[in-house]
Amino acid sequence: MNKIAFIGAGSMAEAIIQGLIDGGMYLPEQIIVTNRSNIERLTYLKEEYGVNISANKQQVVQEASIVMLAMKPKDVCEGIESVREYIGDQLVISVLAGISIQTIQEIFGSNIPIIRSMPNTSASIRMSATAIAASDRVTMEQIKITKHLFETIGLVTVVEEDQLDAVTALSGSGPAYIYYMVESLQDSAEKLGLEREVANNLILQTLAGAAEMLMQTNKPAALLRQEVTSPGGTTEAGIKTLQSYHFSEAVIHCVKQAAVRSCELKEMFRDQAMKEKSRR
Ligand SMILES: NC(=O)C1=CN([C@@H]2O[C@H](COP(=O)(O)OP(=O)(O)OC[C@H]3O[C@@H](n4cnc5c(N)ncnc54)[C@H](O)[C@@H]3O)[C@@H](O)[C@H]2O)C=CC1
Ligand SMILES: O=C(O)[C@@H]1CCC=N1
Repeated sequence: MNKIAFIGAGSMAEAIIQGLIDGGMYLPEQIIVTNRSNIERLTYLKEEYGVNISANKQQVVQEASIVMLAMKPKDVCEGIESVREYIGDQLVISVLAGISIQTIQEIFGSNIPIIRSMPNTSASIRMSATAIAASDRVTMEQIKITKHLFETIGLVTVVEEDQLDAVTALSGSGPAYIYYMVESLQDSAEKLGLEREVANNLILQTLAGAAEMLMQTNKPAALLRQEVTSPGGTTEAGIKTLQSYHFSEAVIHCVKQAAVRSCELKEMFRDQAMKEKSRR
């Protein structure tokens, strides 16, 4: 039976698992999950989604045709080291932010086919925006399989690896920026005396409506904004205030700093991987 293994059982692994099962790409029994040592977390995933769980890395990896690396970047050396010897012809897909294909290959100690991906947590409702980049050993068939996997949980686009820092900053971290904006809207609604539930319904429908307008009308964001903004009206007063607080610059700096951090992680862990390699 075609199986997928998850090395790492956190928020991102859970979101992908949920999306893959709901999308019918895998049955729960085709999914096997392991983590470092948190049995409680594995048990939760088993009870919630019916997936297989195991602390036995050999079993987890050898049963699978795809191995998904889903640990934190800081745990990448230890995580790969624990499965390295069991990897044969499985396709390895990484979701790790800032860890290059070359670094992953250095840790594996061989030029195995790797696909680096950057999904986001909306994978859980099959609405991820995912970008993937492949190493030169990856076959067209493996790219096709990976695209199909990520298409099951949302939209997927193939990019050059050097674009993944920007992608990570934009759409990998992106949901958090939107949630932060929603938190601020909730705070403002409370300050204006709106009931929490009433405000939440209005905020969420406004958010969903604005996203649908962008997607369905194909109008530029600036034009849609203009259509809301009556001269001398309320929106203009609000937007002018955002501008006085340098909203646009804040967002641009935010995404830039996230991309810088992705580059920093890449350099930090490349050095760690080289040390690991020379230690062997
Ligand atoms: N959370 C998000 O929105 C996104 C996260 N990512 C990437 O996904 C990866 C995981 O992120 P989260 O799920 O948020 O982290 P998390 O902290 O929720 O989960 C990490 C998991 O890795 C496991 N782990 C740690 N060391 C391990 C080892 N040696 N062997 C096996 N498993 C090990 C932990 O037990 C835990 O289950 C990160 O590399 C992150 O960059 C990518 C896109 C979005
Ligand atoms: O914050 C992080 O590093 C991860 C990568 C993208 C979203 N979460």
